[in-house]
Amino acid sequence: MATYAGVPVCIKDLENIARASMPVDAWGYYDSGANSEQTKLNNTFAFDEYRLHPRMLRDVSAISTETTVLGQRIRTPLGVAPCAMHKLAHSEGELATSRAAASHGSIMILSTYSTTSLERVIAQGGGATQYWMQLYVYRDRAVSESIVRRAEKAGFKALVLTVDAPILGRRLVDARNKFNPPAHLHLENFMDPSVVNQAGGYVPDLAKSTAETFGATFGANGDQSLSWENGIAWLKTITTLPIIVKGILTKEDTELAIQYGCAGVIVSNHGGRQLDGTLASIDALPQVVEAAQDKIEVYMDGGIRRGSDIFKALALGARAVFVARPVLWGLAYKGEEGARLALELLQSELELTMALAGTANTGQIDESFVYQPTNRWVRYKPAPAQGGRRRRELAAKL
Ligand SMILES: Cc1cc2nc3c(=O)[nH]c(=O)nc-3n(C[C@H](O)[C@H](O)[C@H](O)COP(=O)(O)O)c2cc1C
Ligand SMILES: CC(C)CC(=O)C(=O)O
Repeated sequence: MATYAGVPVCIKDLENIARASMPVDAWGYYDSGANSEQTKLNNTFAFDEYRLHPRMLRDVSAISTETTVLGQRIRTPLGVAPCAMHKLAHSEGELATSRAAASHGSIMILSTYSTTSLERVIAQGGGATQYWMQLYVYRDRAVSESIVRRAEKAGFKALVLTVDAPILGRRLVDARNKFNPPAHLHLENFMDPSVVNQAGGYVPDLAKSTAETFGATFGANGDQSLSWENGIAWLKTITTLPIIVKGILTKEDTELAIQYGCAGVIVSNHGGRQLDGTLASIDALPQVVEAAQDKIEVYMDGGIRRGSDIFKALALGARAVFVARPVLWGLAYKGEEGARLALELLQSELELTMALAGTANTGQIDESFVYQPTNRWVRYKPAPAQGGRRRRELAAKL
């Protein structure tokens, strides 16, 4: 652990500690965006374009961040986004994250490329929170199906299909560092005999991978011909778990997600690690919310570093948000305790923002609380936010 003169009191502090303490190439892998990193940077900066529009003299003596997701009540709209290889940050990896998420009441989305098996990760939660399983669909559908079956059996509540990565984005930092995960780590979800495809080499074996093959293996295993029909429609034939599509940035794809019976979408650009130059997630959110028309749930991730960022996302219609790098930085700082700290810092900042903005519960947060000076659309063209109406209904119940 890095020497750090002081107690980390915000996510930026955790970032600085992680940067100073992690091996350069592992830090690079976590931190990097694709190409010029425009999207990665924009994800965080774009939040600054939205200003808060607070209300005064409202009873904020009891703040509740409760909401519902997929019909289940949850303590907080802040969850953990799927990230590969938590053990690059800490030896306890996903087990530590899982304990932190469960004790915080946060949904955890587990990456298929976790360094701990899905069964071991969910076992840490003690039923305290929801786990969702992130998937890629492989050329050999049997490989994907076996992961779905295991996730169902283990008690995962939803499947999160990542659709923005038919091929791995080009991360220049990783190329410069010749990043290759350490050979002692294992992608444990692929160690179960049920997912081993002897013929196709679908088992990314980190012990055998090299800087040259790591990204290529991902591409070789994935199905670049994946479509709504052969991906989502197929998935629906093999499972009854709700399907959430991760990596949506447009109204057109939101409409397709509705048409194909998805339960929700995650507005995301993969933390700027895939296609560089896209809209920031927060900028894409309003059009997705508008297209969703309350028919499916809308979540978002990308660039959230402060509680006020969460507040803005909720105001623009997100039902819940997910963070990736902040949790990894917390893990690098102090394992489970550090991951929990990352969630707690964001949570307490969200609660503070809610109180100062005059909102006692998430049901009261709607589009009237954000103002975009450079684009008055958000404030003056009444946003179609599902957030607004749904939350007012929820507020009435809380
Ligand atoms: C190190 C790292 C690994 C990631 N691995 C995955 C993954 O395995 N599957 C996936 O769908 N998204 C993955 N993501 C993307 C995140 O789920 C998420 O979309 C994005 O990072 C959120 O932005 P943030 O890091 O600014 O919070 C990864 C992101 C990072 C930083
Ligand atoms: C192993 C990778 C496919 C994980 C990922 O999605 C990422 O690094 O962004």
